Amino acid sequence: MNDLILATHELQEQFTEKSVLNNLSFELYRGRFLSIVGENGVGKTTLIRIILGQLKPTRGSVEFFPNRKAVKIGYVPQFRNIDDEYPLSVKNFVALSFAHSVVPWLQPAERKRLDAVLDETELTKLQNEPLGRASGGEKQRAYLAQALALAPDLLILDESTASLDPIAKEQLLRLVRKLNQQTGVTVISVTHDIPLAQQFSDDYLLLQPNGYQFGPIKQLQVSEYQGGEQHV
Ligand SMILES: Nc1ncnc2c1ncn2[C@@H]1O[C@H](COP(=O)(O)OP(=O)(O)OP(=O)(O)O)[C@@H](O)[C@H]1O
Repeated sequence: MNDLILATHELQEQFTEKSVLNNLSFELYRGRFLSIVGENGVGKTTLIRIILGQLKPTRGSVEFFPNRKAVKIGYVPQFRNIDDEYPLSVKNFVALSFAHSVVPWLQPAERKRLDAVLDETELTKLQNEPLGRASGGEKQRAYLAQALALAPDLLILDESTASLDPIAKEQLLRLVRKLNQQTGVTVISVTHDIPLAQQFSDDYLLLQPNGYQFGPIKQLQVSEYQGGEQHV
């Protein structure tokens, strides 16, 4: 697969106190798994907000191929614990992505897609359990299933493994990589976890205070990464 899904052209975001992104230009091909890394405050979330259309860049642009409307985006947020008493089952939580939202009212095609996505995210056995009682890794898989329910072309993980235990982190990224390879969904993953990025990505984008680097993940020099605090 050799076609582009998006390209950024000389992006710059000027906040009152500081400017980030440093005329950022990179191209992302369909089916690739891109990890965005860099120390705290370097502009990773700002870039994601620009890609999502929530923030207008001060300079430059993001181009989608063939156009923005044709690229469906799924978003997996950073893990936040869900209360033990949260009333929805895993299945009903995932089904919130559909217009009809509660399982008995799903259209047959939605019901079929729900079953498929529960299977893809290894939640079939847990589907009738209350989400509040699930483990951190299972809850995060439910967010992943929600993001996948509408069959996105581009899946964005925004520090989605932060706060999970090391085994759940690896399981989640392994699963995302498997889906990326099986279905061809393009992935952008913002992470502070360099070893996991190296294990599962094709490309990297390292944002730095005064520049950036973009390339195949095997070219990422760990010494150039200043590190960043894990969000806990
Ligand atoms: N709306 C805003 N107004 C002013 N400054 C902002 C705004 N949004 C972000 N910033 C600043 O811009 C810089 C980049 O923020 P951003 O959240 O993109 O960094 P990040 O790389 O995602 O950091 P982290 O790894 O800590 O999540 C930070 O210094 C932040 O304080």
